[in-house]
Amino acid sequence: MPEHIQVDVAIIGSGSAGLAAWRTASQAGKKVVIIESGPIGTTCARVGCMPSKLLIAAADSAHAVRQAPLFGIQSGKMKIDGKKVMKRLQDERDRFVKLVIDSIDSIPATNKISGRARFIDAHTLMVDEHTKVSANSVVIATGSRASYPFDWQALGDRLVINDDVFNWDKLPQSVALFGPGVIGLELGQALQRLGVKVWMFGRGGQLGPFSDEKVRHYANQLFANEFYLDLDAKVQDMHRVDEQVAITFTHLEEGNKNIAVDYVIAATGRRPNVDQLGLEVLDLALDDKGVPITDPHTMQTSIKHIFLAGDASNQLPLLHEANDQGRIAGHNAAHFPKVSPGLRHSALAIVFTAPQIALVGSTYAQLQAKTTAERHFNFAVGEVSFENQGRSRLMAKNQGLLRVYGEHGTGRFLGAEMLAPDAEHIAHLLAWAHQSKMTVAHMLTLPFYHPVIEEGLRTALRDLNANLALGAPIEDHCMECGVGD
Ligand SMILES: Cc1cc2nc3c(=O)[nH]c(=O)nc-3n(C[C@H](O)[C@H](O)[C@H](O)COP(=O)(O)OP(=O)(O)OC[C@H]3O[C@@H](n4cnc5c(N)ncnc54)[C@H](O)[C@@H]3O)c2cc1C
Ligand SMILES: NC(=O)c1ccc[n+]([C@@H]2O[C@H](COP(=O)([O-])OP(=O)(O)OC[C@H]3O[C@@H](n4cnc5c(N)ncnc54)[C@H](O)[C@@H]3O)[C@@H](O)[C@H]2O)c1
Repeated sequence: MPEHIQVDVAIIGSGSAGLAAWRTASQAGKKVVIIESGPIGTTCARVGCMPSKLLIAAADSAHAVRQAPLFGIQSGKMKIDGKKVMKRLQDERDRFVKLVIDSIDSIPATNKISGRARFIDAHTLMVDEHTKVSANSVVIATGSRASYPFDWQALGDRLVINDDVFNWDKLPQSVALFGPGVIGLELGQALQRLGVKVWMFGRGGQLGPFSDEKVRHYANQLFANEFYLDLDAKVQDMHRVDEQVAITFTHLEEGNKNIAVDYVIAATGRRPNVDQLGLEVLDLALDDKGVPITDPHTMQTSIKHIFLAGDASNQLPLLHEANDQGRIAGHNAAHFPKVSPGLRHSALAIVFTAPQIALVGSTYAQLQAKTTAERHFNFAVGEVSFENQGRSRLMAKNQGLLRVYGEHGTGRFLGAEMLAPDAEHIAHLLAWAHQSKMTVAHMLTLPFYHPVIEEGLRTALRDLNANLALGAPIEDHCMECGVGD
């Protein structure tokens, strides 16, 4: 007979969203239990944000050495010690994971259950076969997992996903990476810069998170200068030969080509972990991908006492979103049936390629759709190229294109897409302006130092302001603009 426990709130998953829900619901003084089936330590720390940025940090170092002669600095022949690269990555990653594990350890044992949870009815969960949990409300925070075509499994251990890459004990010589999305670009560029030969294959023309064709086109040309990149690859055959994978594909310039690589990396997207939760026993409204339809402000599903948070919600699979959603879901689960909307931030996504990629507020595609749907809505675009931007040029980081969007009539700043040097900082300024509902004219009254990369942002905003017909157009190399813009 399974043990039977009764709680106010049951949380499924102790990742970033689940832990945020745990903190909020416990602080409300409720009896909360958190259930975890996998290794603890969160996707972000174990196999996501942190190890990927550690790999990129190593790649940045290699790139800086390669670029040094441009500044008149010669060092000896560069050697990349793959074992040491991976050792530092794993040591630092383990440190981050330990911090998370320490915080999970501080949760009393009576509030934690180890095992896989599934619904047996709307108020009852079965954990493996050992514990039955009855709960007034439930938070589903089960994260997401890599998803790729089933038949690729025939490649055996030569097929890897991000989780496996971070456990390599040395770097391979070559990889074929499928999926030039966010994960693919970060991993692929870093590996190439660390001396791994990278072939990157995409589908349907997608690249990173871009919806603005002009920025996507620019980015495609730039990345394709660094590694082989085909956004709509024609792969005829892929099979294992000993410890390698043989691939036949149509090369963009050379026609049919055969290559052999050490690994195939699948970075072809992620799917929410909601398919093995027994949701079929519930009368829950699902979208066309089988994900419970969830109010983004309350995180409430169509069954009022069941909440969803983090990657499992398939809304914006990002760490800060998992935290926000977990906090809101935990609060509402604890106070159910009193449910209130929580604070959602302006959309902000950053990809740590070089140059970095960032999206803020509404995307170009969302604004185009709104223009079609709403008769009185229209928007203008401003842009800047970083190729001649002062600070970017003096640091030899002068590559990139930033496009900013503003609403006709009101002059409000609506969003941006960019491939830009230090986009992580530009994107934060823009996200703060977006959440503060600033107009472009107001943003232009704020200070800009000299010489900084943000002067490029000012140029784009001036261009946008002029295109909104709310200000004077910028002049080429105007005196007032200075050499920074
Ligand atoms: C390579 C990579 C790089 C990334 N880089 C960034 C970045 O730079 N910045 C950023 O913002 N985001 C990044 N992300 C995204 C970010 O990591 C995720 O959005 C975030 O970790 C999601 O947190 P979560 O709590 O929803 O899921 P998780 O942390 O995955 O937690 C879900 C937990 O639920 C458990 N679980 C699942 N099913 C059950 C069940 N039935 N019963 C019990 N437990 C269950 C799982 O074992 C897991 O521990 C990256 C992701 C990847 C893969
Ligand atoms: N820096 C960050 O914030 C960061 C980093 C990594 C991941 N993430 C999060 O993780 C999420 C998932 O990232 P992702 O890269 O897995 O997904 P993604 O949707 O960004 O990219 C998947 C890519 O794979 C391509 N693809 C699909 N099937 C294919 C096939 N058979 N062959 C070739 N290409 C194929 C798609 O066209 C797309 O370009 C992101 O949306 C993001 O929220 C964030």
